[in-house]
Amino acid sequence: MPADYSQPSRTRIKICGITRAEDLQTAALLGADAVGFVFYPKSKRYISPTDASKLSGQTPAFISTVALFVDPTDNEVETVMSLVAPSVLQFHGDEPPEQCASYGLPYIKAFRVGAPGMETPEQMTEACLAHPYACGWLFDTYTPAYGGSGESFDHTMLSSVKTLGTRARPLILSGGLKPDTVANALSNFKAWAVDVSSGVEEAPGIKSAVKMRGFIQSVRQVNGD
Ligand SMILES: O=C(O)c1ccccc1NCC(=O)[C@H](O)[C@H](O)COP(=O)(O)O
Repeated sequence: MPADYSQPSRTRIKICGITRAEDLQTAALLGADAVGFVFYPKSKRYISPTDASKLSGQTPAFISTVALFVDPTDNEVETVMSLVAPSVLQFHGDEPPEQCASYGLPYIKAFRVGAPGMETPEQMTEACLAHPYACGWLFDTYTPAYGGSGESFDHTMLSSVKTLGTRARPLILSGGLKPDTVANALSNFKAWAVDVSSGVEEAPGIKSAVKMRGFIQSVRQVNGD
């Protein structure tokens, strides 16, 4: 029976673009629910499957590991799956639903708000409903970089998606979130989870413990826990 995930009692937090063991450990100790590894070779946060396998092997229980791709080949995804054993796949390109669902792992579909075909709230809804089997719909900003831009988008573009009720998959807010902006964003848009990269960094791929703490505390204050 479909559930309505629009009012979670606790917002999940994913810290994306992890490249160093110390950042993974700090994120876990501070209370992150998930960490992301970027397997898009053009990303400033790219990590090789071999290096990511060392980090995923050190990830404590009950922290999800998420493998990010942009229009990957099957071989690229399968290599990551065999070496890294991620909990979840996340697709940021134009991957069709059949491809995303073909690997036998839960997947998150990232939508680049404002991209061609996603320029109105109604078009956003249509794009999302093409992925009814995703375990989450993630909303990011449309930029040439495909993700990790640190730029936010107009959240009113999700007004139609928010009305889907039980037809919606868990909604993940992303794109330019920062320790000092995430609380306001969540008060206007109740999300299942938030996903952040640039907003908790010293430099691309190098996370800041201070910013991660500030970000996680801000989210938890919105939840009241
Ligand atoms: O981080 C990247 O470089 C990246 C490249 C290509 C696809 C996705 C990528 N990152 C995804 C994320 O880090 C987040 O899901 C999201 O884009 C938020 O990033 P930010 O605006 O920097 O918080």
